[in-house]
Formats: sequence, C-alpha cells, structure tokens
Amino acid sequence: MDAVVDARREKGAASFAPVPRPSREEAEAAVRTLLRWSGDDPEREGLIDTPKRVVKAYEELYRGYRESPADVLDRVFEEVEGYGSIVLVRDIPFFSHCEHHMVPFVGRAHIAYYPSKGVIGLSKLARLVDVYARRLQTQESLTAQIVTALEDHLKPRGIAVMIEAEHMCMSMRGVQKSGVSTLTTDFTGVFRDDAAEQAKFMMMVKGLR
Ligand SMILES: Nc1nc2c(ncn2[C@@H]2O[C@H](COP(=O)(O)OP(=O)(O)OP(=O)(O)O)[C@@H](O)[C@H]2O)c(=O)[nH]1
Ligand SMILES: [Zn+2]
Repeated sequence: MDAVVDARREKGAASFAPVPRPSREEAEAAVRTLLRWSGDDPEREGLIDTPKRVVKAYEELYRGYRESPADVLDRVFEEVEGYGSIVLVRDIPFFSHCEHHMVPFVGRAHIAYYPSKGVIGLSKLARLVDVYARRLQTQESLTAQIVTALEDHLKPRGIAVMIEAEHMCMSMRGVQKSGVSTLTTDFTGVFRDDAAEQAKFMMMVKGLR
C-alpha cells in the first residue's frame, strides 16, 4: 500500500487520490531550491552533498509513513497469570515534526492500559509512538492516533495517553517563547468513565519519582 495513502486513511479521510512519491533526484533538487531560498549557494563545497544527506535524513525522520501500527502490535501475550491491573510505560522520549512548519517538537509520552485479553511487549508501546511521531503531526493527532491503534489491536478495558512536548516552532521562531510545555491527554474505557482511574494515572505519571 502507498504509505502516503495509508497516513491519510489513518487521519480519517473518507476518499482521496493517491499522491505519488517524487524521485530521489526531484527531492534533492527541491532541497537545492530551499538552500537558494535561504540565501546560500548549493554549489559551494560545504553544501554540495547536503541535498543527498537531507533526503537520506528525511527517510529516517519520516520513516513512520512506511510503517503501520499493525507492524508493532500484532503480537499479544495472553499468559500473564490473569494480570488485569494497570500497565504504565512512562517517559517514552520522541522527536516529531509539526505539520504546520515542519519544525521539530520534542517530548515524552506516557501510555497506560488495563489489559483485557492480553498484554503487548513493553517496547512495542515505544515503537508505536515512533510509528506516528516520525510523520508530520500535530500533538493532538499524535495522541489520538496512539489511542486508536491500541484500541484496534488490543481492545483493553481502558487506555490513557499523555504527551508533553516543546514545539520548536514556538521557541525558535514565531512567538519565540522557549521552555513552554504543551500537554495533551486522551482516555478511553475505565480511564474515561472513572475520575479515580484518571487521577491514579496522573499520580503514577507525575507522583512517584
Ligand atoms: N494545535 C496545535 N497547534 C500547533 C501544533 N504545532 C504547531 N502549532 C501551531 O500552529 C499554528 C499555526 O498558525 P498560523 O497562524 O497558521 O501560522 P504562523 O503564522 O506560522 O503562526 P505563528 O507560529 O504564531 O507565527 C501556530 O499557532 C503554532 O503554534 C500542534 O501540535 N497542535
Ligand atoms: Zn509548527
């Protein structure tokens, strides 16, 4: 499946025409244009290989377009001695890029769930964050997409996701306020319906350090 189409489907688009990927040469030419737009000379020695490097870096920074949550969430462990209490993986670091400016936003994700029919490998929660963080994002979409993927693949009794991040488009440019944290949360099931469960999640994320 074309990765760009996949990303738009996950964003809820009802119908769309496929967007073809440009060739590597076209992508490198676009970087040369941006270098000229910035005021520099793409032919000077220090910049001559930069378009190649940038395009290669984009493959890494936007790797999430080539991945899907099913790649990381397909394995559920059911033999957990009936464990059905909260599982929280906190402080998962991530780097993403805002879809408005293509500038980094950097932060940590905290993910909790109450298992119903099984658990997933702990590392898979961190991998899931990267599937979505390595795309152009808003922090709100990133939060909601993590919840939806867990809901679809694990059907737990409840999911809680909190993301805290600093947006470089607010610190390096524009309003130029550094050190500002943005917090987003999304809850399903017992976390949505029971205020005490939400409070427990917050306490476990923030309290016991
Ligand atoms: N809700 C939300 N907004 C974001 C996110 N990342 C960046 N933004 C904001 O997106 C907005 C884009 O606003 P515009 O007025 O269209 O663009 P702009 O002129 O570059 O805005 P300024 O950043 O205020 O200079 C800005 O307010 C950003 O702070 C995000 O993850 N979520
Ligand atoms: Zn931005």
